[in-house]
Amino acid sequence: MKRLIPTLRADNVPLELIMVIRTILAASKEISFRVSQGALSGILGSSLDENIQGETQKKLDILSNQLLKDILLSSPDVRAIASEEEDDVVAGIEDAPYIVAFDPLDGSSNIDINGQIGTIFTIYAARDDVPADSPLQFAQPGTAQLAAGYVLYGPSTLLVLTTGGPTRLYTLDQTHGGYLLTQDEMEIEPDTAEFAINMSNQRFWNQDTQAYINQLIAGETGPRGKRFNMRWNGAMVGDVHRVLQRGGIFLYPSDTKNPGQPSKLRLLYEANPMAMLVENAGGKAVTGEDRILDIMPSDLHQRVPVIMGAANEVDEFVNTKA
Ligand SMILES: O=P(O)(O)OC[C@H]1O[C@](O)(COP(=O)(O)O)[C@@H](O)[C@@H]1O
Ligand SMILES: [Mg+2]
Ligand SMILES: [Mg+2]
Repeated sequence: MKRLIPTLRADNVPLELIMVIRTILAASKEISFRVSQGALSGILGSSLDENIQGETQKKLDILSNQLLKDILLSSPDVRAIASEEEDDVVAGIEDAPYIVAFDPLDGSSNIDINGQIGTIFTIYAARDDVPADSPLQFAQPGTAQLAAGYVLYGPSTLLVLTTGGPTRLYTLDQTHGGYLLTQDEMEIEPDTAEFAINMSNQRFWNQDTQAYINQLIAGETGPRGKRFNMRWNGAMVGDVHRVLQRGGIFLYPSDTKNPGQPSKLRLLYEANPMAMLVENAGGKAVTGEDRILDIMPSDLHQRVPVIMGAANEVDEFVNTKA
């Protein structure tokens, strides 16, 4: 089985970029080990802290963030980082070529139930026209991502990665500690009969979203004329991974549940990397109005509606009106 680094070399990925990816993955292996040890490694439960978004941080949110932050800031190739768990951009090495954004631990509510969790990351070229610690470093649309990926800490630890070409799947071989290529190209079929959405938000969706989901639930008795299945993991990494493996559509649309926060998922370190992975596997990723990758970020922790997966199903969502 092919190893990660030779695969990236064969894909003509620049050496410094490979080094940054390796650095992120070194932290992921440590997180994977701690996750597999569960209560034995003291990672379960909440901390007493809140992040800038007002969310109580879990112990594993803080630990994962610290591991990634420390290792990335000691890399000679990283000029700045942005994280879900950091209020502001943190400067690294002046003149280094790359900037990295990450969600150190996605699916925090799954930590204590031994459910799927993951790390999401994205790498851009650093901007020379703004200081290293400026939030404007990350004012780049998702189309400018040089690499995007996630590590899923499930029954196996998996890496799903694109460097602009195909979305590839690697499995962490715990016996020697390396990621091995286990699926050369992930591909999302354009049609599907499976959707993922948090149904408890139904009454807070707009009329068009309600109309679309009602059609899916009506199955063969409704206008779609076929039966749909539903899954909800509670961790975007797990839900999008399922879509990449066996198809489907994943939705976290806007809602009025919390008037100050019309969307849940963050553009920079959740929506954009996942959108790149999904598009490079033949799927689509939109907010409902715009292609996610075309959005120019206005804030580090900006939130956007997310609808991604099977191309024809994403089109159905966009075209369904109440
Ligand atoms: O609790 P809900 O509304 O089902 O939301 C689940 C969503 O929230 C998230 O857990 C947010 O990510 P974090 O755990 O990184 O805050 C997504 O992974 C997931 O899709
Ligand atoms: Mg997240
Ligand atoms: Mg998180």
